[in-house]
Amino acid sequence: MIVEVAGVLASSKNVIAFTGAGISAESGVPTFRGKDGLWKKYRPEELATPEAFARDPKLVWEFYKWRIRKILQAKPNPAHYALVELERMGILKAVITQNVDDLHREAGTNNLIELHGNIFRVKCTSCDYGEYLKETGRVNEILSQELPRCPKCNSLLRPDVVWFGEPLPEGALRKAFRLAETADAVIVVGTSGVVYPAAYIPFIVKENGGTVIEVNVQESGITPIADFFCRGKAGEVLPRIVE
Ligand SMILES: CC(C)NC(=O)[C@H](Cc1c[nH]c2ccccc12)NC(=O)[C@H](CCCC/N=C(/NCCC(=O)O)S[C@H]1O[C@H](COP(=O)(O)OP(=O)(O)OC[C@H]2O[C@@H](n3cnc4c(N)ncnc43)[C@H](O)[C@@H]2O)[C@@H](O)[C@H]1O)NC(=O)OCc1ccccc1
Ligand SMILES: [Zn+2]
Repeated sequence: MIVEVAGVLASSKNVIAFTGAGISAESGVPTFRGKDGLWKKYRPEELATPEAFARDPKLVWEFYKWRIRKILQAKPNPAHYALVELERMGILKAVITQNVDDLHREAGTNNLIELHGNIFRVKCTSCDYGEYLKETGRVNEILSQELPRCPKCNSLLRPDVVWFGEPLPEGALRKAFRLAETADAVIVVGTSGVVYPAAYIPFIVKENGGTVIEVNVQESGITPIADFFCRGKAGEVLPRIVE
């Protein structure tokens, strides 16, 4: 299987990757649906909504600060670096991710499309203010505030991520769909493939005659259309595909 997949990639000119929480599991970042996905009995879907934030912004901020602290302890793993290597080799054209953990960027991926935002970015709930906390060096300042406020208009700041019921960033979604329409292969890594419209990506590649390669420790919503299903941990399987 691994040799065949490596062969497909070597003979492909236009490969993309589509990743989910599973690629960061070996970095110690909790997945959503895994047994470690729960936070204080809440399922992420319950807190990652505009309604939850309107109802109890303190609770939702506590949830995101908990994840930010977890992610700050995490380092990219060999799966993230294998995708960087494939991009360096000129085989991988882009990484399309559902993850907000910034680990693809940390690993060195250049062409990264974040469909669901980034947990290290915040934006104002009323004016157009927004910042990337790693750039402004205010991660700890935000972590120390119970309810972070906008430096421009003092309204509430919120994590710049896409909540359930909210539209994805139009530019990112259009770019991702266009890449999927022209890709001759997609490497699907560590996603349950149940959150839309992101989960359409592998199906668009398939509909346009591309090859679907999946890496997951178990079957997912994508497996039925996978031409190659590599069962295993991303941090162990991807480096073997690249070497
Ligand atoms: C739950 C689902 C049914 N609901 C949706 O999809 C909804 C509703 C919906 C829309 N269209 C539909 C069509 C059909 C059905 C439902 C819908 N979608 C939305 O609400 C979207 C927004 C969806 C985005 C929500 N935000 C996230 N994240 C950011 C926030 C945050 O992070 O806090 S989604 C979030 O959950 C998802 C989690 O999935 P995965 O990443 O796959 O993680 P999971 O834990 O599920 O699975 C991990 C996998 O890894 C594997 N694994 C584990 N360890 C390893 C390992 N070591 N190696 C390899 N694999 C591994 C496991 O086996 C497993 O398979 C990710 O997308 C993640 O980003 N918005 C919208 O539709 O807006 C409309 C609209 C349009 C115009 C105008 C107004 C409104
Ligand atoms: Zn503001």
